[in-house]
Amino acid sequence: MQALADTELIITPAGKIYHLDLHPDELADTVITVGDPARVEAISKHFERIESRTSHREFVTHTGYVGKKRLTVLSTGIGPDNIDICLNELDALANIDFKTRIPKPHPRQLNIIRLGTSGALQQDIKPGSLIVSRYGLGLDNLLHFYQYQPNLAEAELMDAVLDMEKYVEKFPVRPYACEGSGALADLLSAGGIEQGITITCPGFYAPQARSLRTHARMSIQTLDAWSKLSYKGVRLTNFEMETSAIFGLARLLGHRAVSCNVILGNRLNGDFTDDPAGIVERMIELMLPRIAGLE
Ligand SMILES: O=P(O)(O)O[C@H]1O[C@H](CO)[C@@H](O)[C@H]1O
Ligand SMILES: O=c1cc[nH]c(=O)[nH]1
Repeated sequence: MQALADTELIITPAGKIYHLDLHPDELADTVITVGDPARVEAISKHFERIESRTSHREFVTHTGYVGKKRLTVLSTGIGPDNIDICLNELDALANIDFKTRIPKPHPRQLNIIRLGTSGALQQDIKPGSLIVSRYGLGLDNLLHFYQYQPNLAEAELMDAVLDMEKYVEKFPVRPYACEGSGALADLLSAGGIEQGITITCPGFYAPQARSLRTHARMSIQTLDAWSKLSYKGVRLTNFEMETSAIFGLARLLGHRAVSCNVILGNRLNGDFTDDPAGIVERMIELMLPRIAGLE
């Protein structure tokens, strides 16, 4: 196999991957991703020992230990375009030899676990609730640039979308469906946390039906109509800005991925939490032991 060109795989003079500014040794097999760089510290403050701390642009990374479990926490910043960078660079750190610039013969499988925030798309989902995404429905365009073969569940979910669109307003762009890891979803949702379908949006305002001084094409009524979507008993639950891109790229690269989001606000009834920091902290305290217990 030919070595990857200098413009294809960009390694800094210090031997680190270009955007994340990490050396391959600084990556654990289990990676928690968050949007907000400040959330990295909110998670790593629970570590017993921190091995490395790196910060470059919006990408803050801490690697350390909870018990015997080595974990990396990485902030991706906001949006699916950043996920393109983060997932490709995490995989390069794990699976490309930086000296020869050739992919290693036996790829390492990472667990990629997003702990994020989100808006609810069902009347009964209250701020402070946790949702574990079983599927991502991407309204962004990222996966359209990759050669991606949908699996059976993804194809059937897209059929459910087409069926729903016979009766309600169509999605403004053709979505793509990506399945997360069922095993990781079951682990994180233990104790009755709902598994759902999560829409990933390419923006926070009009793509999530918000109009400040512009006019979004979609309204709250549109979101309400879409909330009828379900697949095999899993209903549309929430939206945010990273999950489907993480699921799609993780599957293409042979990694396992899951996404758990705490609900900040309910977009259908207008409820918003009065304690955003507190509910994020509660998600971290509940999820970190489950992640640290991962085989
Ligand atoms: O809180 P994080 O993880 O950033 O997640 C959500 O918050 C951001 C928007 O405010 C988007 O990144 C969205 O996905
Ligand atoms: O409504 C919300 C809340 C958090 N993050 C989002 O993307 N949307």
